[in-house]
This record gives sequence, C-alpha cells and structure tokens, in this order.
Amino acid sequence: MTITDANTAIALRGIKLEHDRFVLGPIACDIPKGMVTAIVGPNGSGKSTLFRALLGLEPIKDGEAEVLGTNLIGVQDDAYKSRIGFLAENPHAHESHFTADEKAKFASLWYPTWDWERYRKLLRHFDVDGGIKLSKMSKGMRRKVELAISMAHDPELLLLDEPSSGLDPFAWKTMLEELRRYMEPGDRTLVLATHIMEEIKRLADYILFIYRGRVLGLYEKDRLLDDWRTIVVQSDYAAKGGNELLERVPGLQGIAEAGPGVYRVEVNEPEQGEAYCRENGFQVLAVQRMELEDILSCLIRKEEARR
Ligand SMILES: Nc1ncnc2c1ncn2[C@@H]1O[C@H](COP(=O)(O)OP(=O)(O)OP(=O)(O)O)[C@@H](O)[C@H]1O
Repeated sequence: MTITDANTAIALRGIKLEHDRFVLGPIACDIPKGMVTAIVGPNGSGKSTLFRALLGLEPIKDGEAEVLGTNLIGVQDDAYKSRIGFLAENPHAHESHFTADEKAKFASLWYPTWDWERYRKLLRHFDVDGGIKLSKMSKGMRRKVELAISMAHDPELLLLDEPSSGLDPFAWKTMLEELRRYMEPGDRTLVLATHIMEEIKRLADYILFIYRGRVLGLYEKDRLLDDWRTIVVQSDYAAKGGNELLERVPGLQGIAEAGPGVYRVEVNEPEQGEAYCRENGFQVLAVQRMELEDILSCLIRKEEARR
C-alpha cells in the first residue's frame, strides 16, 4: 500500500533510527514534489543522517517511509536510487586517486539516464577540468565536480548535503543558476541541507526545520517570512503586571524584554497581534520582519521549553 500521493516526493510517517548516542525521529512529514525544500537545523541535528536514511544507507527502525513511491521499510528494491542524485557532505577519500572523468565513468554505469553532454556542460559552466585527479583539486573544485556528477543523469530527486561548502561567490552563483535550471521542467524535486540563509531565501519553496533529530516544522518559505514578525512594544504599566497581557497576544511565539518597559514580542499572526497590542494600551514602536535564523532560534527555544 502506498502512502505517497502524486504531489509528494518523500513521505515519512513516524520514522525512527538510532546511533550510539543519537536518535533521529520520530519524524513525520511530506516533502512536496516539484519544489525546493531546504532542511535547516543546527550542527548535529540529523540532516545528513536523514539523507542517508532516504538512500537506504541507514536502517530505519520504526514508522513508514516512501521515496519516489518506493517503500523503504523491509523492501530491498534499490531501483529508486538510480532516480536520485546525491551529493554527500564530505567527499569519499577512497575516490581521491580518480580523475573527475573517471569518477563520472563509474557513475555513468550506475545511472541509466546518465548524459555525458550534460556532465560536460556542467563542468564547463563550473569551469573545471575533468582530467584532473580529485586529490589534486581544491575543495571548491572538487565540490563542483561532485555537484556535476550528482546532476548529470537529470535525477527526479536531487538530495544535496551542504552543496555550497567550499564554493567561492562566483561558483555559488553558478550553482544557483544550475539548480534553478534543473527545477525548470517543473517535475523535479530538490532537497538541500544548508546553513546559508541567503541560499534558502533565493532557492527554497519550503523549509524543514530540524533540531536534535526531531522536526520542528515544515513551512512554506514566503508565508513564513510574511507571517513571522517582531512587534516592539512599550508598556507604561509593565510594573503593574501589564506585560502579563502580552502572554495572550494572538500567535505568540516568544517575548523578550528589550529595555525598561520595552518588549520584543515574536508572533506569527502579525495583524491580529499588533491590533491586540494597541487595543490593550501598548504603544507599538515597530513591527519588524523576522530573519530565518531568528525564527529558528524561536522554534528551538519553544522546543527546549517543551522538553
Ligand atoms: N555513523 C555514526 N555513528 C554514530 N553517530 C553518528 C554517526 N553519524 C552521525 N552520528 C551522530 O548523529 C548526529 C547527527 O549527525 P548529522 O551528521 O546527521 O547532523 P547534521 O545535522 O548533518 O550536522 P551538520 O550540520 O554538522 O552537518 C550527531 O550527533 C552525530 O555525532
């Protein structure tokens, strides 16, 4: 029985896996098809582990998981992997004595849809010579090669683990162009783990926040950036308990004191929140959009308080 519908590339229902001291999950989410989803979370939150689980490289203990319609639990059907492009966080040391083209040759045997012309075009665009040994390349050059190889078979699903790591600003721009081109047909799905907020802003349609192995939420990016605001209010009667009123602001996500009688109130229902503050006698000094890193910090604080 399938749990994925036509609009879903990856469906996870309460999956769980364990390392010595790290538990990933339970994770439940649907990653939409034809979209770019950025996985965002602090170091060690489980982003790479999740990628490996999606590729069948980590045994999933509980729950249900489907990738491109293939059930990952208890089935040894690896065919779906050739429809995926994967860029690991770190290069494999044992491949270092190959040239880029030799590594590509191995990859071409594995992927039936491999396209040499596409591979060469990508290398040209990234300005890398495929005849050079990977061990002789700079970190950024090698990253470009690995990116080109992950995309050369025009996969249905592209999983990129910190793709821009080591890239200079020009190569980064080229990468964004190539990833946008990859998404153009409309039926491709890109999932990338990244710490680069600018990359998320420019590329992502959805953001999956993860923390300590758990999903904090899957959000539509534009909506998230529109909805989450900081309302800076002044309360002349804070000393008389007026700030308790702030605990009931609609869509409240967090409150911080910013000075005597001044509060920064984080909300995800900005109009209602602002109206409430005014109606209750607070002076609204400013309403500011929140940056993604501030939204993540707020979600983490809430998760920590819940634990
Ligand atoms: N093979 C392994 N054996 C034991 N523990 C592991 C293994 N791989 C990862 N871990 C642990 O799993 C946790 C999650 O690691 P993971 O690499 O998935 O995080 P991440 O979110 O990708 O981090 P980063 O942003 O630093 O790349 C960490 O605590 C890590 O130490």
